[in-house]
Amino acid sequence: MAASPVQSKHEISEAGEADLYGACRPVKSFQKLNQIGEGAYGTVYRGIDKANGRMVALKRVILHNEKQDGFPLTSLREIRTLKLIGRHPHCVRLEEIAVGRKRDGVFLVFEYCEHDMAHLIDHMNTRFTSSEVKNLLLQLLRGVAHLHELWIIHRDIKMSNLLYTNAGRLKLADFGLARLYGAPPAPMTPKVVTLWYRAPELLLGSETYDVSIDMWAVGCIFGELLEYKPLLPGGDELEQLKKIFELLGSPNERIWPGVESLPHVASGMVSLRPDRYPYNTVAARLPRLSEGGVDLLNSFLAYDPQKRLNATDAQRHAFFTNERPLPKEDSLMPTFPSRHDEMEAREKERARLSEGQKSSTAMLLKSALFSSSSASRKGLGGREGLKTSGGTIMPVVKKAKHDG
Ligand SMILES: Nc1ncnc2c1ncn2[C@@H]1O[C@H](COP(=O)(O)OP(=O)(O)OP(=O)(O)O)[C@@H](O)[C@H]1O
Repeated sequence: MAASPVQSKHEISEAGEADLYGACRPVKSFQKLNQIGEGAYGTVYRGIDKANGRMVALKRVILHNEKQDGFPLTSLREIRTLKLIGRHPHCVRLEEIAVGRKRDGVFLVFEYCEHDMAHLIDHMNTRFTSSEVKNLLLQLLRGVAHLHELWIIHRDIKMSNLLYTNAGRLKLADFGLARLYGAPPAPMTPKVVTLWYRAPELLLGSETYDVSIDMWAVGCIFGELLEYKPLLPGGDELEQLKKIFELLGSPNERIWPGVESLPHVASGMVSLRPDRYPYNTVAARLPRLSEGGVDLLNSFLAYDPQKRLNATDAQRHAFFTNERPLPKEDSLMPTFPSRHDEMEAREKERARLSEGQKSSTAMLLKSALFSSSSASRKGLGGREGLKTSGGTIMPVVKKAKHDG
């Protein structure tokens, strides 16, 4: 029952609050720590569940235009998709929804993951070994296969939407663009997926696509895990297509029946330029990748969506099953110190210094932090320029020997 309008705010007891919020706990059940992410659809904080001391990630839902639109459709979609996905080791789990006193205080409470892969590969000081790359790719494929079995297309697979835990688990995150699809597929907007990971059928204006757009993005992630820089970093849609053509050769009706009827080709907006890009250059671009690896990458990057490898079959590819080194076991994957601890320490330190408490301990800590952020310039860096939000990341536990 709703609280009486004459009852003052202060008279509402903790028990009464539970009724007010329905099944959702109030957000003050969590101790908010530092901000750990900022996306188009919300700010993400690290927090502790006061009931059990567990670390969580709290994603605040942004209400851009609440009077007109009510609760944002993207967040509703995200919640619905997360509920459908349920519990899976390679998809980040929505634990609950927490609410604040104001109408805009709605938080999605997720299991906490220490890293996102984009930041990790930009700042780690030793590269993942071949067997670790195989493991990461397999973990990603398991998560993607789970989605696709549920008829869910993620539509925004990219490095920063892959989280990595200190148990060595890779998890797919950010289901704000995810959609359920049917057969035959209904028209959907082609303006999905971050440009560098966007499949050619989307770039050519197709509105009928399916889960194979996620598999293209998986191919781009595979390339990025090997090269430590984006495989196809186009600046706009036309440059993106050019980069694809340079890597794979131009598409044509023989290898991709129907390509000439796609909207942007049919309208003359895009020319397929068969004589300009005649060859597939994947093996030349990645000279250290084995034959099996080149075959797998080309299967993810098949032009024709119908010929693109799916996430279940990909896990049985010879690259994983026959070719040495075999994928590293999950339990042996490396772990890294959480940069969020360092961010929190830095925030606390800044607050302490601004209060004028310049004790000798503070000075020591400050110099330690400066030396670690300058170390990042010496690390592998590169992918996102010289971002210095964290220092070079060293593995915490390397349980197995370097295996090449
Ligand atoms: N469960 C989590 N654990 C730890 N960090 C997280 C978690 N969820 C999100 N983050 C961090 O917050 C960032 C933004 O989160 P998310 O992608 O869900 O937000 P978004 O608003 O949908 O972002 P985008 O603009 O990429 O669509 C992630 O890249 C990651 O660094």
